[in-house]
Amino acid sequence: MNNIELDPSQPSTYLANEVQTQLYAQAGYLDTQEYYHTPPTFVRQPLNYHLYTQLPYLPYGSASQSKPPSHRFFMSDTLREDLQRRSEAIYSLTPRYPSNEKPLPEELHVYHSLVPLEPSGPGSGTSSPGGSAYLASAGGFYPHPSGSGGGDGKDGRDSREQLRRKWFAGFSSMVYKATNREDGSLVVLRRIEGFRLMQESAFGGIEAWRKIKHPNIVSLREAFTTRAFGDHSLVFAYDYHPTAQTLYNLHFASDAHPSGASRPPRNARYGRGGHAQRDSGSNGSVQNHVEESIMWSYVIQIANAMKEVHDQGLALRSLDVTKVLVTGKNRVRINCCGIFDVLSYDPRHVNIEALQQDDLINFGRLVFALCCHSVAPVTNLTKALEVLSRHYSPDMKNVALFLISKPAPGKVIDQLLEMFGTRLLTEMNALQNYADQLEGELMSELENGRLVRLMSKMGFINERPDFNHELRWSETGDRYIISLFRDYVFHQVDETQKPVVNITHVIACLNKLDTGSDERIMLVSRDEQTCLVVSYKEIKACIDSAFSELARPDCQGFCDDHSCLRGDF
Ligand SMILES: Nc1ncnc2c1ncn2[C@@H]1O[C@H](COP(=O)(O)OP(=O)(O)OP(=O)(O)O)[C@@H](O)[C@H]1O
Repeated sequence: MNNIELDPSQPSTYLANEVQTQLYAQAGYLDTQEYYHTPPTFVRQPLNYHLYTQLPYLPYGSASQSKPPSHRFFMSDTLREDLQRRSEAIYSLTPRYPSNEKPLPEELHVYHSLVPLEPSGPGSGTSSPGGSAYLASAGGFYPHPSGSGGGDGKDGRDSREQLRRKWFAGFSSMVYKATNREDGSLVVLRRIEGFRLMQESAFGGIEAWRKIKHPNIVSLREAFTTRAFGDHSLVFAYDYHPTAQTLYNLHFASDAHPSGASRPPRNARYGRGGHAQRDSGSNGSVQNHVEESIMWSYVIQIANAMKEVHDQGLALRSLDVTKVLVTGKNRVRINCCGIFDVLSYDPRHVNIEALQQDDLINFGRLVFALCCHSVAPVTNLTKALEVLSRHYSPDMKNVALFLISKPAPGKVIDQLLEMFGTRLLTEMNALQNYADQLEGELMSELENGRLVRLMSKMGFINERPDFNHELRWSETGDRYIISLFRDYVFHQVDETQKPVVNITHVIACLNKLDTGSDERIMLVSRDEQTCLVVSYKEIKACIDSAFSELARPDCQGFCDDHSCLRGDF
């Protein structure tokens, strides 16, 4: 090393690279002639000598590797956008809707920071009394008593108000996001306004619902009464699923839900296509319908949830396009479970078999609604089946017919599961493919947490104004090497003095640092008066020693679990 002379007229990086190249050339790694012909700003080494993921070599520009190598360290843009939207929803404290409500209580039971998830005020909630609009009929299926509608896709939006009326036995409801003060978790609080609980025993069923943990059911956490809103309200706390939308919002609302919630674009975001297709019906009108593969996914997931609930001796009682939430890739979760058990509590007249039969019929209505793109109740079965058959297979038609058929002793959820046959395998394949896809995305981010820790350590050390009464602590001793290394990683310039902004270089350097590679690099000071040749292993030791000097006295909250004291920060 000593025989290499420094030329002060050359930029430091160039010198560093020149020296480094000579070192590599001496070690037989490089063809120096070729190197001098087109000098790169630094030499990349393959990362195959450490324990972390070795990515397959794919030449940049080939069909299978159309992104620059650094992109392989990050998840895809679509997934990132989706997760960022969720993160934004989690942290947002600003209501998305103008509210004409009185100020919300600052604290409610163990919850605080209430944010409405839907607009408030007349006409926006479930205010009109009227109870359930769906009544039993003596016929072969359950028509709607109003006699209107035929599932032909024309009157879906008009019927939205009718649909609202039946909800929560005529009581208005409001939905808020809130934070649990005890564990910081987010919940959705559904407030049933103006409901006076007459018997405490009405809460008896809540415990059974709390025990149900199912991937297709929004978990109920607790229920309580409150006067914090200035009335008698009943509140149900559920798990919060950021950016969740109802099936209604997703498939029926045009640009906005009647309640004001906006809808994301319908086009394909994931492998199996979007949520709905648009095409021209035979009469030339534009119709929306959910893709058959997505319909099967919905049907199978809802049936799965219903099986769990019925097996526990409960009934959903709330199955409807406005009470099924969709998150991520066609994942559905049944919402509002347990509410009717409290609202319509009557221990003398509870007939769980009848309620479970109602669940199946409500399921049938939901299938017709989605397939025919109409929330209008099915009053003309022939017409509805005709619309359904236009877009869906006979199997889907059979499922819809089975569900909407009148109650019978053999009509149980297990029978529906048998009808699915190999469709279950298709759903399983889709789930496993999606899991593979997500694992692949996760792999690309695997190293990033580790590198952030490393950069945090360097950030704690570099440029620290003073420490332990030492005014130039960060520029002296071992810390000087760390600051030179920081320049080597982040502040290199090329031979024309242009900044080298190459994240692949940063990642390669940090990986070598993290593993303590024996590879040696030349560090040159900014005034080019000092030149040090050190190995990554030595730099790593400097960082560890400087960081433990900072962290050990009392930890000072650099880490949550004192892992910095254990040296694994
Ligand atoms: N558990 C939850 N997690 C996240 N968001 C939720 C949750 N429950 C409801 N939401 C959001 O709150 C909004 C309002 O929910 P709600 O069940 O009242 O739907 P709605 O379509 O407005 O029905 P309704 O006509 O009965 O008011 C939904 O559109 C959904 O975006």
